Amino acid sequence: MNFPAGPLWLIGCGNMGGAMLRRWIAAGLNPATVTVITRSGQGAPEGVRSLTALPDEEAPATVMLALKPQQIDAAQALLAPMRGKPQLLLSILAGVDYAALSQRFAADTIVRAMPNLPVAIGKGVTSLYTAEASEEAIAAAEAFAAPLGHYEWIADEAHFDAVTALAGSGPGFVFRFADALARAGAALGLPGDQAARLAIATLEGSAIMAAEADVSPGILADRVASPGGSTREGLNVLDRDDALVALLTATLAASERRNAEMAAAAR
Ligand SMILES: NC(=O)C1=CN([C@@H]2O[C@H](COP(=O)(O)OP(=O)(O)OC[C@H]3O[C@@H](n4cnc5c(N)ncnc54)[C@H](O)[C@@H]3O)[C@@H](O)[C@H]2O)C=CC1
Ligand SMILES: O=C(O)[C@@H]1CCC=N1
Repeated sequence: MNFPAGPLWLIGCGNMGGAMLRRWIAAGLNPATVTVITRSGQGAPEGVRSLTALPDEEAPATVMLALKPQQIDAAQALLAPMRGKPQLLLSILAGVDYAALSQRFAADTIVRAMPNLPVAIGKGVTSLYTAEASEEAIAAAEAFAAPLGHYEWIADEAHFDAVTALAGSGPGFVFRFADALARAGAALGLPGDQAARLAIATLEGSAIMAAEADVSPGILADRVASPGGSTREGLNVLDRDDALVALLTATLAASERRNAEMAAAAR
């Protein structure tokens, strides 16, 4: 899939915008077609034009908002003098909803995108939402999403905050789990560095296996647990009163709530 023709402007280029842009360039996007506009003038990959103010030029084909949701007013002020409007405006701002975006920004099509950090290695998850878009705009959004890894359209925007909690924030929770697994191993007496290596390699193999399996992770877990064996004893701890499910439900609910708060603040 080719990238859409025409320039791409990124407003903000920190952890997430930078990860996406680096992946796009690795996948063949010509850096000479990209302009990054940040407050600091820092963080743009090599070969990309880096500015701290809007250039006095016609609107590009694509604009991506990649600054913090709390900086939406600054983004609006920055883009207000833009001549014309982009064909596609992508926003990765957590929480900020389609209505708030369309009130603030002019574009032929606006698409909310919620990536996650593994987009940096082409193994990310990107959820997409738009209220109305031509086939051409959908294809353009998908052309940006495809090199980042798995992507899917979310039919109902009401689910977007939950999707953001599960997949957008998800790597943060998984990294924390990896760390906890390693610390638990160390608590049993393993050297810390060895426990960390074993934990990450175990997560890597298990995630790849789950992704390729034709059965659910629940069934795979049962396959690890020999009857009367040691895995079952461990699973009994996680399963008692649905402890792990309850913990993750509370985790996602807290994230989802924060997304809703950020959405309200941006309205
Ligand atoms: N970090 C993550 O894993 C994910 C982040 N997001 C979303 O991505 C967005 C950015 O998050 P991060 O990259 O983590 O933040 P960050 O703090 O690393 O990057 C923010 C960027 O915005 C720039 N910026 C700040 N004020 C500006 C202004 N007035 N004009 C132009 N540029 C300005 C900064 O220079 C920086 O390049 C947020 O809206 C967040 O919700 C979405 C999914 C995952
Ligand atoms: O923490 C945040 O607000 C963003 C949303 C998804 C991941 N990071």
